[in-house]
Amino acid sequence: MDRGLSLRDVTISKGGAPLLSISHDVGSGEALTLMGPSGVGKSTLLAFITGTLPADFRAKGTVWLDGRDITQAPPHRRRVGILFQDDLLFPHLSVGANLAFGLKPGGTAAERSAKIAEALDEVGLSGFENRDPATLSGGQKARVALMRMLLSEPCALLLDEPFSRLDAALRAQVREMVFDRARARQLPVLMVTHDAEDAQAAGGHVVTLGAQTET
Ligand SMILES: Nc1ncnc2c1ncn2[C@@H]1O[C@H](COP(=O)(O)OP(=O)(O)OP(=O)(O)O)[C@@H](O)[C@H]1O
Repeated sequence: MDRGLSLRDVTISKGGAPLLSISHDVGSGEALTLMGPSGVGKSTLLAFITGTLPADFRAKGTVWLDGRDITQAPPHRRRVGILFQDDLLFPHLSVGANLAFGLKPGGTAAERSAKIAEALDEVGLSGFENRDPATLSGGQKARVALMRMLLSEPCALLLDEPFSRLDAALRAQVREMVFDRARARQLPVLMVTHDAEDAQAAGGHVVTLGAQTET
């Protein structure tokens, strides 16, 4: 597969004991949902993909992204974006300065400001550059966190239970926005969740780790 994310014969063990095995392709604009009991290794798999596997673990197999084998690449070269449930904005920085953290280096100050303005506009927050994150609603904060991640121009999006702290109404709204933006960029999405509605909203395949079943 040239485009998208591909996990090939990935096995992860901890202290010599096998934790998980998976082989799966997630094409551009497609989604794969990982479910399964707590402790089965879902977040650990995401850490392997981002290149941040803790030292206690050993992994075999390869990760391909848009035709590149990124298994040995340093984390900042992988072009994998990740959103966590506790993805907080830096409280001491304005919304615009938070977004600037996502931007790749380079470009003039005017170009960087234009990219930030465009990102805010994309999620209905035009003119929010100078706002203090403490004055934003939960949904607005989630939008800024999403755009901070997307400004780094990732080639794949990983989601580690990013909606689980939001109440039901907000959860549906933020979830829709995340999948919408990912589809607009034709990104492959790999989501970890315990929530059946999240899985349904993502569409695509569901892999239940630890249960050897796939739907
Ligand atoms: N940094 C770490 N160092 C050592 N062991 C860890 C580390 N992080 C997690 N573990 C252990 O590795 C195993 C897999 O954890 P992981 O967080 O990947 O599971 P999970 O399936 O994502 O669970 P949950 O659904 O509860 O988030 C667990 O036994 C956990 O205790």
